[in-house]
Amino acid sequence: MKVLVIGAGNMGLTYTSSIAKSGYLKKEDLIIFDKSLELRETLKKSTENYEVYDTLEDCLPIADIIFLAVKPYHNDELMQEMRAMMNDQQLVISIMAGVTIETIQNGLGIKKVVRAMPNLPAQVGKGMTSYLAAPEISRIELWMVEDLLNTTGKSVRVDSQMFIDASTGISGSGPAYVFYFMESMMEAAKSMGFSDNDSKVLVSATFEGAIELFNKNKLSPDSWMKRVSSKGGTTQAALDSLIDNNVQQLIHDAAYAAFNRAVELGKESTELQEK
Ligand SMILES: NC(=O)C1=CN([C@@H]2O[C@H](COP(=O)(O)OP(=O)(O)OC[C@H]3O[C@@H](n4cnc5c(N)ncnc54)[C@H](O)[C@@H]3O)[C@@H](O)[C@H]2O)C=CC1
Ligand SMILES: O=C(O)[C@@H]1CCC=N1
Repeated sequence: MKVLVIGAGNMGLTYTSSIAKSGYLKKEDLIIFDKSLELRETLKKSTENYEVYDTLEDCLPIADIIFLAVKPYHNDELMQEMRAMMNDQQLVISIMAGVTIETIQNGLGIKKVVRAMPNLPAQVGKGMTSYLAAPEISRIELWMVEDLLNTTGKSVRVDSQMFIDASTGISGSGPAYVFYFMESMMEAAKSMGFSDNDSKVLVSATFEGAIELFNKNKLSPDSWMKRVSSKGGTTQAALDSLIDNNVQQLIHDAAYAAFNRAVELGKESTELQEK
């Protein structure tokens, strides 16, 4: 079985590297295509020794499973290039935000499409991926897809594309919200007089410790908050400030903004195809 990754950026390379490390495929069965000549040359020289192809014509017809890892706005042009070379046994896994299974099926003239939404921690094997497969995909094919997705971390199968868009707003874009929170805490630490490095260590260790506690048992975040807080103490002062400023609602709105944007991206790509 040959797996082709189209688009060797952040996510495409993450999959390539995770699949390579997993030993799931023979080296020559994991192949890459990116339209950037510069990137292809860099990849060819890298110590990873990836199988990089210069043209779609050379790699697409020999691929059994194809990852689409380009930006949603590059998808239409890419699918037009791919369409004539596709056969109906090929299985496509798209990780593009918003772009629907139907858009890909229509664009490529095939039925076997999986839509997945991973996230960036996949780079360190701690990814969270939601996915949905078209009904034309067999159980055995689904197992292979799950194996490939799980090389980057955990996955959850959802039963409608709405949940792929929704998980884009939670886990797909979510790492950026966490980084935003970290940056805000680091800024506060620096304004209190800590050095850049100390600010980083204070914040990073706090996140790491809190996550480890949270994963330790079934206690809710609220229960953990209560364990940190003393009545009339410092944590309560901070939590009161967060509550007064409605930060929970702001985070809720941010997640919905990403969810809604995913839905919009899907509509934009369908409209582009219909033109
Ligand atoms: N970055 C993230 O955290 C996440 C990204 N995604 C999705 O993954 C997809 C890729 O995102 P990134 O890896 O961040 O983008 P990126 O910009 O790092 O990589 C995209 C790559 O696609 C290549 N490309 C563009 N058009 C092409 C074509 N016609 N043929 C071959 N290669 C082409 C570009 O040269 C580039 O190397 C997006 O659709 C995004 O929605 C999904 C979950 C998380
Ligand atoms: O920002 C984006 O559109 C992509 C999808 C999820 C994370 N990054």
